[in-house]
Amino acid sequence: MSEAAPSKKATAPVLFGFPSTDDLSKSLASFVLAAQDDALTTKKQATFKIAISGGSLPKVLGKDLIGREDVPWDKWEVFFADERVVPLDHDDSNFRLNDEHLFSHVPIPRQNIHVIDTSKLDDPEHVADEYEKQLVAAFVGSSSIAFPRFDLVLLGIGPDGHTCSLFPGHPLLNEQDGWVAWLDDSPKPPATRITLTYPVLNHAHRVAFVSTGEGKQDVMEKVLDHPEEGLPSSRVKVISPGRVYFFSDDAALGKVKYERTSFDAAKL
Ligand SMILES: O=C1O[C@H](COP(=O)(O)O)[C@@H](O)[C@H](O)[C@H]1O
Repeated sequence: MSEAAPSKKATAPVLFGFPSTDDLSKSLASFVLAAQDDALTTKKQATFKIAISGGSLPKVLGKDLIGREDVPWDKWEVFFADERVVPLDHDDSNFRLNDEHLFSHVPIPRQNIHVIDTSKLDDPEHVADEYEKQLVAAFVGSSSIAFPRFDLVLLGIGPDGHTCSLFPGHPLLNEQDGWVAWLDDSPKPPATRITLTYPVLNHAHRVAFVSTGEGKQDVMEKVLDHPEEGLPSSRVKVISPGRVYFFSDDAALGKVKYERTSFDAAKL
């Protein structure tokens, strides 16, 4: 995975389709490790900075990463693409989901997991500010740009087209300046959430959406074949040479006409 200097253009997304979720998980693990190698070996960064989502993603992600002995887990630095403002041990917590499916199985140092501290349940603005401070501390010195550049952001796609906690028609879709935003009117419970903003997503080196199952057929068709509808997931346009990738199974792609690319880890 090599890159030239950033320009303001976005390149067309790459769609990888897989016969099953198991196949998808294997290739997703290879993709994540290629991004990790790019950061640590090619760019010689001290850490691999990855932001991850909740929902259905952690299970698919953890499946083929857990148990790998060739991963320098101590060099992973993990952030959250979004979080629900609930206690971290709550069933709805994105931290909890990732802990269950990944963190508790691999030796990522605890201080390298940038948990969004949700203890001030009634003050999402404070929660968002504190998370933004964590991002500033982690990214200062790594670049002179106005936004952090994650090596990889892993996102889900809700049936309504939302991604992170960016929902259709919500004013946060227009946020241009902040790194982290909060909302207390999410149409999907829980109502109070913290999310990365579009400019942060769009400055990443790469963003990969993961979407599986028949229940996602309609939304995948809209997102990939009708981006002009402007669903939140279609609005992620990573600045070139960064790129957007979609990892989906055949079940989710049942109605999609967008051209698929065959997955080849060696060519990433
Ligand atoms: O609420 C959320 O939903 C999205 C999509 O979840 P999925 O279960 O349909 O994959 C998820 O990516 C996000 O992190 C979460 O907060």
